[in-house]
Amino acid sequence: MFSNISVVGAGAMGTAISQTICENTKQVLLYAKRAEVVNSINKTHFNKDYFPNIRLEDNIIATNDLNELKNAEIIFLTLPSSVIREVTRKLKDIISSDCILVNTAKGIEKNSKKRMSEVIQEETGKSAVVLSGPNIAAEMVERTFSSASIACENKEYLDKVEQVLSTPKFKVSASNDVIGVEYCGVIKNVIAISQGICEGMKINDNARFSVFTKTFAETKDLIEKFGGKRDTVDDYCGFGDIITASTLNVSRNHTLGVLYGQKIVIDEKASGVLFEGKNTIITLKELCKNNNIDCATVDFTYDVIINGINPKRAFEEFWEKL
Ligand SMILES: NC(=O)C1=CN([C@@H]2O[C@H](COP(=O)(O)OP(=O)(O)OC[C@H]3O[C@@H](n4cnc5c(N)ncnc54)[C@H](OP(=O)(O)O)[C@@H]3O)[C@@H](O)[C@H]2O)C=CC1
Ligand SMILES: O=C(CO)COP(=O)(O)O
Repeated sequence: MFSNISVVGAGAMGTAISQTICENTKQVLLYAKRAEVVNSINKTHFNKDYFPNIRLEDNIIATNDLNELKNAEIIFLTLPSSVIREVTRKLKDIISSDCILVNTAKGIEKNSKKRMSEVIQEETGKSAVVLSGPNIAAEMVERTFSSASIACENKEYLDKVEQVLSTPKFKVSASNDVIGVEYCGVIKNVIAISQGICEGMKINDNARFSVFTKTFAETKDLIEKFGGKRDTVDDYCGFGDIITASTLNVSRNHTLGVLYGQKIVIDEKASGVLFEGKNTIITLKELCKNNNIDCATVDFTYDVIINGINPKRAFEEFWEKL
């Protein structure tokens, strides 16, 4: 049993992870940026902005003072990838040398093209544990069955994070393939968008799942070329998460793809919804180009979302490459 585990970012994933780990620790200290979220959780046990109908467990307490995390044994970072650098820079001077950082963000830094564990290493000098899997937050927050892959170069960190996450309902697969687990989460968002486009444009199901087959094979190639292991794609972070986000409308990235497939334009920024995959498309396209990698799924998604090419025309080109 742990005593003091923290979670930074009180959105969908932060609330869901808190509900998962609270079984294995005396207290979860959940950091929220906004005071009203802290008040809502501490006074009512509801995070009303994200899950107004779910009463959180009693040992989840919120704070908006990062300094209160100074005694944390483990900190889960449940933030958009765009703010991981800024937040870990602040945390560096607060946390103890033994504190373990766990990243759950499924993104890549836009300009540097660095993975989140690389960003965290640069800012704190620590080897982060990375977590990725079929983790629809709206399900996890209800403490239903779920799973995740975790990876870290530091075996002691990996074991501790496995202990805090493992419950009768939450399965953990531990690995040493940090690059593979991280890239699975990153690529999966782009795949979810690509499958959403197919669904939105109402391509027939045989066609959609034929290209999905190609996409799955390409994911293995990409992971290997980026330095990860092909087999990691068979794990929860790969197959599990790719299927989940590609076929369910609850995935925000999938929904974004459906809208583009239907040629419906939304103001993504104004919506306030986090679409991690949108920036990733541009980054992955550049990474493929820089490494002489051909990836039909990335090209298709880039053509529709970034170049604004008609989805039917883009699909025909995708089909040609099968
Ligand atoms: N939702 C899901 O099912 C899953 C999400 N993930 C990944 O987790 C990451 C977070 O996603 P998710 O929780 O869904 O996103 P949300 O938009 O639901 O939550 C993000 C949270 O981060 C907070 N935040 C933003 N900027 C800062 C900052 N500078 N300092 C402190 N807090 C900040 C937001 O605060 P505020 O409320 O004030 O805006 C919000 O509470 C993403 O990378 C996503 O891919 C992974 C698995 C599942
Ligand atoms: O990563 C997720 C589930 O595992 C959530 O996906 P979205 O960010 O597309 O909603």
